[in-house]
Amino acid sequence: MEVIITREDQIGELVAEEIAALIARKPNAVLGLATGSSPLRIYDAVAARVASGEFSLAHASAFTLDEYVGLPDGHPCGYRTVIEEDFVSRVDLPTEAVQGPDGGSSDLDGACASYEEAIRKAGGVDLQILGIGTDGHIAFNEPGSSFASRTRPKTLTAQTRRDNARFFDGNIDAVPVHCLTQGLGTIMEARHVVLVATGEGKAEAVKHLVEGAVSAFWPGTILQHHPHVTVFVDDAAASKLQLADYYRHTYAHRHLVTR
Ligand SMILES: N[C@@H]1[C@@H](O)[C@H](O)[C@@H](COP(=O)(O)O)O[C@@H]1O
Repeated sequence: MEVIITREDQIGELVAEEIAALIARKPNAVLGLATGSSPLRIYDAVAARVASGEFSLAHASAFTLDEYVGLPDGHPCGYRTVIEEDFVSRVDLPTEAVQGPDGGSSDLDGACASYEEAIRKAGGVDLQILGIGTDGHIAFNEPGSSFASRTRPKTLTAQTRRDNARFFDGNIDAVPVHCLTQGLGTIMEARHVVLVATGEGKAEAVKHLVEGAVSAFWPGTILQHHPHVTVFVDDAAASKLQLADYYRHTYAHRHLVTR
């Protein structure tokens, strides 16, 4: 796991560079997209580079991580709508090349199985963007999620519903109780995982993610077992890391080492 502590406004550019390098060697790359506020600067930076002609996502495809269950089609908080507005509509990635789990299906288990199959058929995810919840969840894999889990229906914790109420005009009762989410086992198959966390509210989750014991209680800790993870954090999110100075030093001398 590589930990990069940098200014929040740098993170978007650094991840956009990773994406540009991926597209240069594989124009039909498969991206894993995350919703939430953490990836927004990445999407801004990628949109600017695509607009300037630096690279194109016309041959790429993408899978989203998760979706609420029970929101009507086109609901502004539905992750399909959010990802379309925050990212897809701003780049040349064709809308039909972006898939998400179908939280409106009458057969939720079947929808999850087809989603797994679609990811498999696409050859798996090349670069997965992730945020992290204050309780350490990744996608919607809440504390206690099995490390072997695949895409499935889950129940959201009260804390996640409270955190996400800000997208529902502050009304926690409007936040669905259930969701569909890629499992931890699914996410672990992405070839490169890029996790972004900023702000003091994420410091505890980041401490567990990077330096804590691997535990289903802090689901993101499974990433310690992944061979290629890059964690981008700002000073506030890094404030509880015991080896923060070491990560800064390593990053400053990155050009001298091979991973
Ligand atoms: N399902 C999403 C996660 O994918 C996201 O990482 C998390 C953090 O969101 P934010 O980046 O807005 O803090 O929120 C939601 O629960």
